[in-house]
Amino acid sequence: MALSKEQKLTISEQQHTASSEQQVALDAELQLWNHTFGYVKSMALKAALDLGIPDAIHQHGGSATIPQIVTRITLHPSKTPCLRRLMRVLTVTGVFGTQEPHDDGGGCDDELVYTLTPASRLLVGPPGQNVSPLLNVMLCPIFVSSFLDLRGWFQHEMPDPSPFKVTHGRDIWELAAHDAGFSRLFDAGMVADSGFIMNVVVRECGSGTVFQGISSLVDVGGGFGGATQAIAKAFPHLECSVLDLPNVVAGAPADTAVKYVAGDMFESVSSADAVFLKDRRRATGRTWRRNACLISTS
Ligand SMILES: C[S@@+](CC[C@H](N)C(=O)[O-])C[C@H]1O[C@@H](n2cnc3c(N)ncnc32)[C@H](O)[C@@H]1O
Repeated sequence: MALSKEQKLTISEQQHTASSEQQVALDAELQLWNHTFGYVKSMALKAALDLGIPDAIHQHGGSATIPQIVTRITLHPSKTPCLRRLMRVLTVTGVFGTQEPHDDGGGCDDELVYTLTPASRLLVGPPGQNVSPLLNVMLCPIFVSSFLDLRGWFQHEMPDPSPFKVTHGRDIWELAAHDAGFSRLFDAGMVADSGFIMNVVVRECGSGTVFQGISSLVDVGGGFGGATQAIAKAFPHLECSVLDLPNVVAGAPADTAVKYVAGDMFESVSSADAVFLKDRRRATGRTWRRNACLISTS
């Protein structure tokens, strides 16, 4: 039976409506998949750090193929194809870059060349420019597992313990006091983060008035003093001290210009012209923002 022109138009409109509805549903499903599998990005980065892939590329001059990478990391040969897939996740997300295969004189090599990007250069730099110790803390099972039962946390009445304490029965500081391995990992992460960010702060504030007019400063909850050491180095006239819990101070470096004081900030804070507080973090929109403040005590 032949269709009239009007009938044909109606069918084509219906198909169009149906296909755009299907497209909306497919896009919506894709969005949910992106959220659901978002953790794969974090775990791929963790795998790269654990396997030492950024270092392998760095040691190879900043760019390397898969066969060149596998000579520098510990990997079962049967897993080489899986490494290509891992590298694909990490290049799509910008951790590594790629260069087209090149001819090295013996004919065209079809191996993709992986390169360091501004992000992965921060994983191979010297102390002060290397943030991997912080990522190692944030990606460790102890931290990640705190996010696995947020429903349980939401069901506690306020004020309630943090998700970390609900999961582990202790807050971060209590756990660090009882678990030397976690304590080392955590303190190293804080030192790396402070070293990195304080270099920026000191460069930004170095010529300004922020540290002028004060002769002593106490960094409250200052950990191993990564931030304070950067300040002491840039402003040698400042007498700098760090106040932290006894178990942290016990492991602090002895050979620095910074004085370490063991104590509880909620009981007393040693006197100084200024109190420095760093590392209260909060999420604002898409970015994590660091807060540091300097409070004049005069
Ligand atoms: C997130 S870390 C920040 C470390 C350092 N400010 C930095 O930016 O690298 C918080 C620090 O506060 C310390 N802390 C926690 N409770 C404390 C308390 N009651 N008195 C003194 N220090 C405390 C912890 O031991 C830890 O070193």
